[in-house]
Amino acid sequence: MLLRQFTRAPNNMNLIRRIATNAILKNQTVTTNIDYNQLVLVDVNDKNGYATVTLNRPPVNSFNLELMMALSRALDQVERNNSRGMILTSIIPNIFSTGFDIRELYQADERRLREFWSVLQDCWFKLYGSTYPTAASINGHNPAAGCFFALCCEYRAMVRNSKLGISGARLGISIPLPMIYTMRSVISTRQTELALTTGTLFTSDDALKVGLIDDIATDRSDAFAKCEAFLDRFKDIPPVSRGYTKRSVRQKDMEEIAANRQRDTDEFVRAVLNPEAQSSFAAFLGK
Ligand SMILES: CCCCC/C=C\C/C=C\C/C=C/C(=O)SCCNC(=O)CCNC(=O)[C@H](O)C(C)(C)COP(=O)(O)OP(=O)(O)OC[C@H]1O[C@@H](n2cnc3c(N)ncnc32)[C@H](O)[C@@H]1OP(=O)(O)O
Repeated sequence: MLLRQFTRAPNNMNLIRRIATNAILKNQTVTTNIDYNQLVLVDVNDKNGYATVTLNRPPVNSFNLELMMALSRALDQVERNNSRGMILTSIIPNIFSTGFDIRELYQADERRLREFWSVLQDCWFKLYGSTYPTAASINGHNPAAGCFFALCCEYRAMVRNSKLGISGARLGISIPLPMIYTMRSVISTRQTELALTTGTLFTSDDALKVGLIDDIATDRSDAFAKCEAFLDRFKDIPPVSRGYTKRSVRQKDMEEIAANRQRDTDEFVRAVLNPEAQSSFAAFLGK
């Protein structure tokens, strides 16, 4: 079934990307012409009830507003379907995601930037606060925002020779609260502080050592199988009480972010529009 979904990978991706890119160049919001179902694929395995949520924005799954919105909708779908568990992964062979699409940040329109961050916060609430079991099958490099979404999950398997981490510090960027809380929920406060203030990108071995990932996989299908095996651990656990306990463990972080949404958004916008950050984006894009 999963295979079917992969072979159904969109032929109209180029068109979607062209519409999005043209509109971004013209500084317009392009949310109406996008086929969100193609940017993030949701497939449910009838046998075990697990949903696979696959990021599908070649060439590198960088997050623009449309991909973020598609992820948000996909998470709604998983919730609505009462899935027994969810595996987050990517369609690209050696890349999970390269984080935010720098074209979304360079010379950004403030209104669109605020919407972008607001949808990211929505995704965080939906994923971090989900009651169903979650796992990330990290099939390749995963710097920055993709790492953040993987850390929202309860389990991570990553293929060898990939890198993972949040490297904002290297670009002179202070890391937003949702990212700090999420990393701190996986590794110690001490290790979170070290990782984020040094902007470390961890090799798979180092990520395993520090606890950012739970297993190293030989390839993408091994990573996926390991995620399924993790979700299987909850097969005989009553889902409602399990979900309630998970929510209780994460409740305090969620309340704090909910109380500070506006401030968090203002800080993000300030960080992105900062001239130093804009110079880094320009350099990245060869402007
Ligand atoms: C940056 C701070 C934002 C400020 C926000 C404030 C607070 C938030 C703080 C932190 C949260 C997270 C922030 C982010 O997510 S920022 C994005 C950071 N990401 C990166 O720095 C990754 C950059 N990419 C890579 O290192 C490599 O692409 C890779 C992952 C190692 C893969 O290498 P590979 O050789 O396989 O591919 P290419 O590098 O050739 O890439 C192919 C193609 O894609 C373009 N591209 C890659 N990444 C991005 C991107 N993030 N945005 C836009 N475009 C991207 C790349 O330029 C190539 O394009 P080309 O036209 O040359 O084919």
